Amino acid sequence: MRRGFLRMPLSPIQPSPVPTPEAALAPTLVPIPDGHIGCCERVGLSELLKILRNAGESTPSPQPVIFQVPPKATQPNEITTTCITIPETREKLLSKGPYPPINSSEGCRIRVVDVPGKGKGCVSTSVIPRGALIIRERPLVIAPTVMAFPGNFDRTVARAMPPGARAALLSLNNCYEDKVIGVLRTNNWGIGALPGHDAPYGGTGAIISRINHSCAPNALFRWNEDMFAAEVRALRPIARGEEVTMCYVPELEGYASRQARLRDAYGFTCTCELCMRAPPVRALSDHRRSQLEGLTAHYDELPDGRVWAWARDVGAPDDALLGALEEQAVMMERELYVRPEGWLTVARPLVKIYCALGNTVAARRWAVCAASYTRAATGTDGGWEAVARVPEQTIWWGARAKTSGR
Ligand SMILES: C[S@@+](CC[C@H](N)C(=O)[O-])C[C@H]1O[C@@H](n2cnc3c(N)ncnc32)[C@H](O)[C@@H]1O
Repeated sequence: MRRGFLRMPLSPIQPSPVPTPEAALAPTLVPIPDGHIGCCERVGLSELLKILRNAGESTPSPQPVIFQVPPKATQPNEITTTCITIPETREKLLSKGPYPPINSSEGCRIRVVDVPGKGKGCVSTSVIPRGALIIRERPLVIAPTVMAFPGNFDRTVARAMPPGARAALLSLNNCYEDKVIGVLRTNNWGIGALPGHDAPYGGTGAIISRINHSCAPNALFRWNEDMFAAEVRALRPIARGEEVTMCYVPELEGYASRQARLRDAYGFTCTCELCMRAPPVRALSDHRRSQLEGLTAHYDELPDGRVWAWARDVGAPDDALLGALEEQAVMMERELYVRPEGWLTVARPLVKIYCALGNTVAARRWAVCAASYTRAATGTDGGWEAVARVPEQTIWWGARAKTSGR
């Protein structure tokens, strides 16, 4: 089995010295992060680019405007993004810059290859730890996924694009009839709303859009608004030469529903590890996934009040809260589940519980887990690495021992 952080070695974070009584007298408390990771938008591909060609189908949208961000390339071969938005957003995006030039080959850890049965795809060029950046790329195009566009839109966009970017865009896979719109529908990743336009947008990139689907993916897409760039980060350790995949559909849905979405929107049948399980195992998997759907909803997490109540309750067994959480972790492992928000609903309370029990090794292991998933989703560790270095300096440390007088 490739996965399994429960058994994985501890990260290279250096162990802290055993706290001395002096340190205990003047502790600097390390906060346990509780902020949510927000940006983890489910991949936009499946709900994508419902570009309404017939204006007036719903509330009329403002006339689209087409422009480049940044307005001019400052470096050779620099990609500028052809943006299709509304006028208000154009003003906001252009006044927010200048954005740094993005060189997608800088730090890039994948290359595009032919993958049997899938067209092109991306394989890793090195070992990639969970949370690490795999590629940062400025999109060729960003466009709203729901907007009324005029009938000649394909030609208008193609003409507005710099020739190199247009050629790169038109070389991408296309499961639809329209030239440009078809490519966008096949290759877009959800980037969320843009300033001034509260509508879902999608971005298409020359390399990122070559990443194939898996229902048990190893990478996650995120939009870096400050850099005006798309990023892909590892959701689990990726071996050199392994195919990098992202999930195009809501991955906790059952097998039949995932396959139907992929067939309808992208015209292929998924043969990932999860989908190739024998039918009875798949049925069990569907059942587990629907349970996980409920358990991993955002913030549906063991409340601090319950953890404190347990910590203070001399009569409660030490492992009273551990069983359900560790069971959930095992279920997520079995299901090859890698959504950061789901793992954080388990990791966060486990760090607190193990801190309360004074178990440095386990508290660190879960804090490292939380750090890497937070990095995968947001680009930073969110404060978890500090917890992993010195769990003894969190407010939860030893809470249980203090209660029972041990
Ligand atoms: C975003 S593109 C991915 C890159 C594409 N393979 C290419 O050659 O450019 C999406 C298309 O890739 C193919 N694809 C993606 N994931 C696949 C998979 N797991 N199995 C088979 N085909 C897949 C499908 O044709 C799909 O419409």
